[in-house]
Amino acid sequence: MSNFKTTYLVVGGGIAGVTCVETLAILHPEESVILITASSLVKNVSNVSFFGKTIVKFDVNETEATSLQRIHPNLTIIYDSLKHIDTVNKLVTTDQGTIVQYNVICICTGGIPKLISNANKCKRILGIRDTESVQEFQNKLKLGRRMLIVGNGGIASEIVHATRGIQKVWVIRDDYISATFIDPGAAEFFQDAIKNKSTKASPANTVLKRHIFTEEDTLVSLNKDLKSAALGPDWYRKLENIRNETGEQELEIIYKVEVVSVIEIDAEYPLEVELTNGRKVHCDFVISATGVIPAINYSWDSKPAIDLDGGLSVNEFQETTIRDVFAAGDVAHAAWKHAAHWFQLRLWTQARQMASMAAKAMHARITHQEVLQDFCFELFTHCTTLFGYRVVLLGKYNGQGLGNKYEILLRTTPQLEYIKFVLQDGRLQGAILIGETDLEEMCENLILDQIDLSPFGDDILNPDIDIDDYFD
Ligand SMILES: Cc1cc2nc3c(=O)[nH]c(=O)nc-3n(C[C@H](O)[C@H](O)[C@H](O)COP(=O)(O)OP(=O)(O)OC[C@H]3O[C@@H](n4cnc5c(N)ncnc54)[C@H](O)[C@@H]3O)c2cc1C
Ligand SMILES: NC(=O)C1=CN([C@@H]2O[C@H](COP(=O)(O)OP(=O)(O)OC[C@H]3O[C@@H](n4cnc5c(N)ncnc54)[C@H](OP(=O)(O)O)[C@@H]3O)[C@@H](O)[C@H]2O)C=CC1
Repeated sequence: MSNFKTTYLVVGGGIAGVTCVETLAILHPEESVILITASSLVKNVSNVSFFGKTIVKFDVNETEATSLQRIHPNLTIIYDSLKHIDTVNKLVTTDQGTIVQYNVICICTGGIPKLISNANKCKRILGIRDTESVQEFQNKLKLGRRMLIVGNGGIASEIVHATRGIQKVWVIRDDYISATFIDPGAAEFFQDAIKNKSTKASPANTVLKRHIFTEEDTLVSLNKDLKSAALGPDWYRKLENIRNETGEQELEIIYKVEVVSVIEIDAEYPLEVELTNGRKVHCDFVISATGVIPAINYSWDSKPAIDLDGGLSVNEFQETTIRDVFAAGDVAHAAWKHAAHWFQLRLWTQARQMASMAAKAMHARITHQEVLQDFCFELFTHCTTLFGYRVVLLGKYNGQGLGNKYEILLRTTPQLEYIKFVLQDGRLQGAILIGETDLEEMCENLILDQIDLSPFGDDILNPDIDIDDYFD
């Protein structure tokens, strides 16, 4: 058993933990930092590109934890797991009995996959979180003939897009795909693109539409108005079976259902999955891509407030309800009053932003300075790739929290771009930008500055007008 004493203690070697250490290296290199990480490999960020003040895209890599010692001269790394936190005496104990005394601590223990129920009874139900789980998935893919994918968020969408040579049954409880990130119109855009990979898009196909929400409207009925999008009550049926021409892969999407049970059977396919519509699907294995649970796998002398989502509630400075205990990344629940265009989604970007904020606040506590919340929490931004397209999500991109009183302006060119503006009182509240639209910086400014766009009418998305000129 060994004892350590440190000013700053960071737990977890994911993006949040590493960002916290990196930020402390800049702010307070002369002070001691200890990082407790269970793995010798940690996550870091490279190729950071800014598309605006708050819109950032970067790659995430794995690197040796020891490489962090090059950037922080006073960093000690303990390869172990946090077991207990004594917040009164400011001590933590690890699995192997090491005791660390700290002045301030940042907990960055991330999350674990939230699997469908009964998953613990069956080895053929997998969650995807880390390198090991991906390897297990790869092994299953090599031999599998049919898999069932449950969930409609980032992981399910990526798996459906990326896997080849295996039959896929995608079970979702919504009536359109990828609902965590997009709306029904964008879902149709992606499905058209999947179906018509070989057909070239022509600008003549561009459709521009404005829809004004009324109290009676819903998102699905909105799409009845769209010519190119052609969304109606039955819009998805024609896409329920998508086959590629070589027949090596088959995708079936089953909408508006959940899994009732998964049983192992002695038959050609070893799993029988029963769905809420009564259908039984036979497959080799199930991927449960059904979200994340914050990882709080240690005990406390007195527990801080924990939100209903299982995360440690933190204020705008990332401090939990216990003084000097901070938290960032997937383990944290953003419990402060959010800015009008920001909300929490468990993403790399937010893990990085929260951890950087935590480091600033911890440094301010130690040096008795004031700290302000970082500007990045003014606007939700997410840059990602879905079905091979660049996707930028800004602000209230799906009208989140806007009730029914908002308008949607859409411009879509099949297989090329899908642009959706969410407007309230003539002001931009959010946007979905799919494809190489080059509009992200302008949209960021329009949301942050809340410029009245009503004088521009639908021209704001007219492809023949360079809208950037309006705002020069
Ligand atoms: C398959 C997949 C794809 C994703 N793709 C994207 C994407 O394209 N874009 C995006 O923005 N986000 C993506 N995400 C989400 C993103 O990965 C997370 O939001 C982010 O990594 C969270 O970082 P974190 O540091 O909070 O947690 P983690 O990365 O989970 O790191 C937590 C660390 O803490 C360690 N730990 C846990 N308990 C203890 C303990 N008791 N003691 C010591 N160490 C402990 C863990 O071992 C781990 O190393 C993806 C997630 C998954 C699973
Ligand atoms: N490109 C990107 O940005 C990516 C981001 N990620 C991130 O990684 C994390 C994990 O991804 P993922 O697992 O896809 O999580 P997400 O939170 O993105 O999506 C979970 C999905 O599963 C659904 N779901 C939850 N419980 C059930 C259930 N019992 N039965 C059926 N469906 C269910 C949810 O539906 P409902 O919404 O109705 O609850 C939702 O559609 C997330 O934080 C995600 O943001 C992952 C991959 C790519």
